[in-house]
Amino acid sequence: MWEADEKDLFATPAPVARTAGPRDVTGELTADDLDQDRTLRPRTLDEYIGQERVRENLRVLIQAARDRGESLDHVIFSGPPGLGKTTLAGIVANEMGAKMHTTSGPAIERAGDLAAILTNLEEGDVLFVDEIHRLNHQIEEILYPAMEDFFLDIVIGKGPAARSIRIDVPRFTLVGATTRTGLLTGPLRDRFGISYRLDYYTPAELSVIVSRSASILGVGIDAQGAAEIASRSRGTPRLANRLLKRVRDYAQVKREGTITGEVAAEALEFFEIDALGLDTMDVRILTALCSTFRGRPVGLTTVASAVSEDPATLEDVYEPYLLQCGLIVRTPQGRQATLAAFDHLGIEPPAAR
Ligand SMILES: Nc1ncnc2c1ncn2[C@@H]1O[C@H](COP(=O)(O)OP(=O)(O)OP(=O)(O)O)[C@@H](O)[C@H]1O
Ligand SMILES: [Mg+2]
Repeated sequence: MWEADEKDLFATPAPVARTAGPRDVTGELTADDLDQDRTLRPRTLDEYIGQERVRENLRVLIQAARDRGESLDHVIFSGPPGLGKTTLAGIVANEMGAKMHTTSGPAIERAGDLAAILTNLEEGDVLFVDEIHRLNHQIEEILYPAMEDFFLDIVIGKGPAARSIRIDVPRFTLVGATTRTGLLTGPLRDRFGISYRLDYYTPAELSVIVSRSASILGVGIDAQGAAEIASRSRGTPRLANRLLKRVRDYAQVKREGTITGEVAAEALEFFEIDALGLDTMDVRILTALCSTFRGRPVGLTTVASAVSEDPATLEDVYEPYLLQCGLIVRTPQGRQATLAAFDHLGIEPPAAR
């Protein structure tokens, strides 16, 4: 094993390849993303591309519930940002022929907020709770009986005068989404009858998504053009759609308008999109592992503090893609950059490796 001396360890990291905006996976959604959601988001299981197992499973469960005239069991979707959790929630409601109400963990601050939401539901409605891992624990406890037995126990008043009243709520389907499965409490997780983890999409699936989006946007694209964009989309449909829009702009101004493989490659080069579609944070993580830690295995919290990110986010949001690309490995001693990572960053690996 190669040994770093102190000065290497704390040396200034090698300059990081400049990264452009469209790559960022987390961060605030842009107006463009919201527009993307409105126009490009699939509405039915048939339109939804990839995640075969989830799709086929849901198809059966939805049909069974519909045939019995019942509401669907509570569902939770987990996985990194931009893979289609919100999209699937909408599809579940649509395929059930149900009305969807949308809220999010941090938006429900008080017991009364939750009571108001639940008592306004109608039989069979879908309640979508985004970022459900951010629900506070007090609210979570009120939610349990509502999910299980469809009633709420609400305490009214304070001190000796306090009394608890029980309110029935209509049978509804809770659809939860979270990027952070690790943060979901056991009791909450157990109350979802149906649970799916979404995976990164293959380049072939992303190519289909890009072609579909292009046809909705009325943009000409050939198979090579779609494949080029797909390969730099970090396995993520949201990024694929963002890149498609940037490439469309480039093609419109600098070329004839149709996106061929050559035009796409040129455009992605122009916008300095990393060949693997890596995000700014992905590159920082790799740079820390390759440069600061010189390829040695490092614990999760150490990597996290080196890049000023929360360890759980690192583990849930960034690490899965880097692992999938073979840029890092998890060893019993910690996270370690592979030779492919050094190669990708253009950093000379330590001689002893
Ligand atoms: N399977 C798919 N087929 C086609 N387009 C998809 C698919 N999944 C997602 N998309 C597109 O990607 C965009 C992002 O998806 P979505 O908003 O559902 O992700 P998310 O998992 O909810 O992300 P976040 O964790 O940030 O909330 C959508 O606007 C949609 O157009
Ligand atoms: Mg979402």
